[in-house]
Amino acid sequence: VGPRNLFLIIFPEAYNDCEDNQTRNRGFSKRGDNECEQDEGTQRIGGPFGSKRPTLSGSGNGDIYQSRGGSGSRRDSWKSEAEGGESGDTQGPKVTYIPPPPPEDEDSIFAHYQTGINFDKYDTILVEVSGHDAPPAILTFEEANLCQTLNKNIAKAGYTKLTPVQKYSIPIILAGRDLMACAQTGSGKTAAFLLPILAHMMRDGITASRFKELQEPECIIVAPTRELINQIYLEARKFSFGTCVRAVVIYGGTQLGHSIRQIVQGCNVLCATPGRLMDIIGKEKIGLRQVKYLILDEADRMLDMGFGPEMKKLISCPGMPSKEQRQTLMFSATFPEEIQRLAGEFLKSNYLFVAVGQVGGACRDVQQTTLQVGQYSKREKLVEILRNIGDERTMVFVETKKKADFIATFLCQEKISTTSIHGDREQREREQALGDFRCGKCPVLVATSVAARGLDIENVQHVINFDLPSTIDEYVHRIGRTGRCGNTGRAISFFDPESDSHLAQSLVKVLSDAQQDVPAWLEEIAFSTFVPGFGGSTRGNVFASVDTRKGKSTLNTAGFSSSQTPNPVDDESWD
Ligand SMILES: Nc1ncnc2c1ncn2[C@@H]1O[C@H](COP(=O)(O)OP(=O)(O)OP(=O)(O)O)[C@@H](O)[C@H]1O
Repeated sequence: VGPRNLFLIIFPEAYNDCEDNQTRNRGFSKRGDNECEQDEGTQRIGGPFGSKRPTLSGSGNGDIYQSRGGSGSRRDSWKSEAEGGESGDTQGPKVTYIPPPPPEDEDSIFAHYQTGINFDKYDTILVEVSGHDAPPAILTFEEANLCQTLNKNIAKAGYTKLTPVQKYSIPIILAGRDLMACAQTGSGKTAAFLLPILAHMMRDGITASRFKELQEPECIIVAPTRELINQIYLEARKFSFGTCVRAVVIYGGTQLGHSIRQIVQGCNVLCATPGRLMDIIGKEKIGLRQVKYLILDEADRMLDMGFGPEMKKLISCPGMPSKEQRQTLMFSATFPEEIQRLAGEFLKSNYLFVAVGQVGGACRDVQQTTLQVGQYSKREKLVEILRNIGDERTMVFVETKKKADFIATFLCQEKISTTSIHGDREQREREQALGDFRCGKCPVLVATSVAARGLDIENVQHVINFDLPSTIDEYVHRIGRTGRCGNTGRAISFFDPESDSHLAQSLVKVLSDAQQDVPAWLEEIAFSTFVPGFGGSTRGNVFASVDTRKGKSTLNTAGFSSSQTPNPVDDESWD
C-alpha cells in the first residue's frame, strides 16, 4: 500500500467531502464563511499538514483534531477568545505558542525586494477622488514634508517614487481627513497609511512609551489575518525605526501572556487581529482614550458579516473616541457597494474616497489564464503545471482546510516540495510554512483563503486557483499575491463548470477589464448564465467603480493632482 493509498484508506471520503462542502457553499454569499482569521484561544494539534478529521477527536493518541465548528464558525471561534477562550476554559489545551522575535539588525528590518518593470506604468492608471475639498496629490516624497528620520527610513526601504495610492492618500491623511481608499493589490497601500500617521505622531511629539499596566496607544490597526497583521507590524517597525514610536503586534494563536508582555512595555501603534484586540481590551491592558487613528486594512473584509459586528463593538467600547474625534482610514483592493455603505458608520460624513483604477479590478501585471478542468482531473493538471513551473514560487489556493491538507500531502507524495497554510494548522506551523515558502525551501504553498489577502511575499511568480473562490473579490485578492509592486506574475485558474458557473460573468468582466484573453467557452457559460441587471450573487454591484455616495468625482492619471468635488455628496444618509 503506497502512501497515497494509505491516505485514502484512512481518509476515504476526504476528497469528496471537500468537493461536497465546496458545492454546498456555492450560491451563497460566502463573505463570512470563507476562512479568514480565527482567533480562538485553543491550540490545535495536527499531523503533517495540521488538521485531523473530527472523527479522530478523543482517540487518545495525542493526535486530536480540535474541532473549530467547521467553516462559518469564524465569528464564534474568535469570539470565544474574546470571551475568555484564551484562559483555556473552552476547548482544547491552552495556547502556549510564543512567536520568535523578528530580527533586530538593520539589514533585516529594511530588507526589501525590487520594484518591477511595470512600476512606472502605475502612473498611467486613472485615479478618482470624491468628496469635498480633497487636498491635491503630491508627486514626490519630498513634497510630503515628512521628518528627517522618516525620510531616511523611506530611502533605506528602497522607496524612491510614490505609487498612485500613496500620491493621493498621503496628503489626505496628513490633512487629517478620513479616507476610504481602493487600489490594486500590491500597489503600496500599507505605506500609504503608515507614513502619514507616523508623520503625525512625530509632529505631535510622541514621547517614548514606558512600562505601564494599562497602555493607551495613539493608533490601532486591524487586519483580518494573523500573518497579515504581523506583516503590517513589521512595516510599522521599519518606518518608525529610530523614532520614539513603538509598534506592537498581537494576534490569536499565540500565548495571551506574551501579547500582554509586549503591550505593557509601551505601545503607540497597536497592530491586532480583532479577536485578540477585544480580548486585551477586555483584560484592561489597552485603553482607548488616546486613539487618534483607527485603520482598517482589508476594510471590506473587516466590515463584512464576519468581522463587522466586532468592529462595531470596537468603536462603541468605553473610551473609544467618537468618529468625529478620531481619524479613520480604510484600505482595500475591493470595496463592494454594500460594504461602502456600512463603512459610513465608522467614518466622518466628509470622508474622501480614492479609487485607483477600477474598484475591485485585478492587477494588470498578472497574466490570467482560465482552464476548464473538471474536479476529477484537477490533481493531474496541477501536477503537470507544477512540473513545468519547476522551482518558481507558487501558491495553490483551495477552498477548504481539509482539501489543503489533502492536496499538500498529495503533492509531497508526488515529490513536489510543498507546505500548507490554513486555519486548522497551529500558529507555529502556519508561521513555519510561510517561512519555508518565503525562503524557497518549499516552493509550493497550498493555501485556503486565509492567505488570500495582503500577504506580500517576494518572488511569488504563480498563483493557481485549484478551486475558484466563491466570490470574485476573493479571486482578485488571491491572484494579487503575484504581480506585486510592478513585477509580473501569472495566475492559472481551474474552472469547473459544475461548480463555478455562477462566477463566469464576473470573471469575464474582471478578465476583460484587465485586458486579458477571455476564452470563448467562458464567455458562452457567462452568456448562458446571464442575469439581467447583474448584481451577482456574490458581490452586490460587482463592478462598482465609484464612491457609493455618488458624488461627482474627478478622474486623473496618478501624476496629477485632483480637483475637488463641487457639489454636496451626501445624497444618502448614513449617520
Ligand atoms: N513607493 C514604493 N516604492 C517601492 N516599493 C514600494 C513602494 N510602496 C510599496 N512598496 C512595496 O510594494 C510591496 C507591496 O506593498 P503593499 O503590501 O503595501 O501592497 P498592498 O497595496 O497593501 O497590497 P494588497 O492589496 O495585496 O494588500 C511591498 O513590498 C512594499 O514594500
